[in-house]
Amino acid sequence: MHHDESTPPTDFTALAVSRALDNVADGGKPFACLIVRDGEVVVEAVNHVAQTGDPTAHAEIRAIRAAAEQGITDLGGYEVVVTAYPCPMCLGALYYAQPDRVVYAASREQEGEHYEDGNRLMTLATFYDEYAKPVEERALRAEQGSVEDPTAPFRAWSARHAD
Ligand SMILES: Nc1nc2[nH]cnc2c(=O)[nH]1
Repeated sequence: MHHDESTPPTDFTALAVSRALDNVADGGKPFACLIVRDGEVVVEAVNHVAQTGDPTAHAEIRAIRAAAEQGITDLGGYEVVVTAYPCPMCLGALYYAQPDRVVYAASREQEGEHYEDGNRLMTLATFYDEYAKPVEERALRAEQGSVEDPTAPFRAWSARHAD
């Protein structure tokens, strides 16, 4: 495992696991996320899917949103510490937020030995594979609608932002 000596990831990883355990004790799912800068936790969040019914209320998404509410809209200079390697939704959100590094406690494989989310379209094991498939082969059915000018919004945006 590679990490900077100045910011050993193990301490915060243990904290993320501890927060996830607290969430399970509160009736929640076993996930927590910390956003760390210069050795300090600036944001923390736990999964609230069970508490709210919002299927997107994963720990990482909630942490990124809480950061934005504090004015932190780009995670450059920050580390994200999580209970388990992010799911594809949260990984996508992290690519948008652009932290310096993600540190995770459990791998997807370790998580999958003990936990399954319960979803009609995918399992923990198949979710990443979905993205590598052509659109028409994915479990989530998608069809292109017929509209005369589907690229109009993008051309309008480009015209507005051209210099
Ligand atoms: N890493 C992570 N994986 C999940 N799978 C389901 N919910 C979550 C979450 O909040 N975090």
